[in-house]
Amino acid sequence: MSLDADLTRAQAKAATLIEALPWLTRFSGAVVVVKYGGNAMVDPQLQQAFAADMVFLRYAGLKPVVVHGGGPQISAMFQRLGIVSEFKGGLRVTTPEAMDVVRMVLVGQVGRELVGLINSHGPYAVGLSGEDARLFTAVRRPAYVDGEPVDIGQVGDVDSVDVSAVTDLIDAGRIPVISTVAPDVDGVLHNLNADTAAAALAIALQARKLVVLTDVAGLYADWPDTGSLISEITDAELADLLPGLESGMVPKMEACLRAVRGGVPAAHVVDGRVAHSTLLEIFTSEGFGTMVVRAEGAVES
Ligand SMILES: Nc1ncnc2c1ncn2[C@@H]1O[C@H](COP(=O)(O)OP(=O)(O)O)[C@@H](O)[C@H]1O
Ligand SMILES: CC(=O)N[C@@H](CCC(=O)OP(=O)(O)O)C(=O)O
Repeated sequence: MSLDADLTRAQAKAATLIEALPWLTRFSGAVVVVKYGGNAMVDPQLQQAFAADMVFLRYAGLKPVVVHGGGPQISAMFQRLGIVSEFKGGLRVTTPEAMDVVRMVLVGQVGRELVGLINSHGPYAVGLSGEDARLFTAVRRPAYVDGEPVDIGQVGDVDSVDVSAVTDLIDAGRIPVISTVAPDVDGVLHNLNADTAAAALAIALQARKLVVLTDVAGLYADWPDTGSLISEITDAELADLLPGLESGMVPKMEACLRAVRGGVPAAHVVDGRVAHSTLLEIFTSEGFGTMVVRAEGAVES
């Protein structure tokens, strides 16, 4: 390679680093809640990239808090055990027998693996479930199919959040990794959709951002028309679009709406199939994926 070409490459690298400067300044000390899910959670290279991103955020002076999903892993375990699993309104119907499996997979498998990946960089990640130190208290969540209420069993919404265990870890320089099962006030364990739980936690922590990884480039106005990707949407526009959305996008976009209406300045849906998508969203001027903001406009995106 010529000297000129080497210099051009070096300058491009320096430009990428310096582009991050205003965002490093703006987000220094900010809590960012990241929902880890989709392909980023099953592809080994993407898993490694995600873990490195969380450690990078920590060293860049941000305070990352990870809430992980695990729907595909739960379904795979159900299949191995010969349990039939069904979704209604984007939520898993959760019998008491299914609840045991959900807890085993989320807390005992998916959470542990992510903690291990992050800790290959140093002693940063500590796993918690919604049961620990009363992090989440659940309340049974109603579900609707075609406007009719349906029974989906031990599926919970977040009734209250006690952030103290999470803030203790953040203050100690750790990266909390949270599995979304939680008891109700009577101690009955519930299965929380991870997007829903991430939004509730982002609000309770007064996070500066909620970043939700998924398997598409973002929210499409007219799914699956790939020309209809939305780069920015207000809460009011999203509320209008919600009734027309399908399957897993419903709890995801409801979560983003709830987060921004609950005081989180911006919620982002980013493509978890792209390595380092969280860093691209936070540290580049263009952003990445779909950003949800309040109608009156949030500047700190
Ligand atoms: N309007 C839409 N925009 C983007 N994706 C949509 C839309 N409607 C339905 N989808 C589907 O929803 C999926 C995301 O939901 P889900 O698979 O439950 O998410 P995850 O596993 O990432 O939590 C996308 O991969 C896509 O197939
Ligand atoms: C009630 C409900 O549906 N809970 C989810 C919990 C995991 C989750 O949300 O995982 P993803 O983010 O990977 O979809 C489930 O049982 O699949």
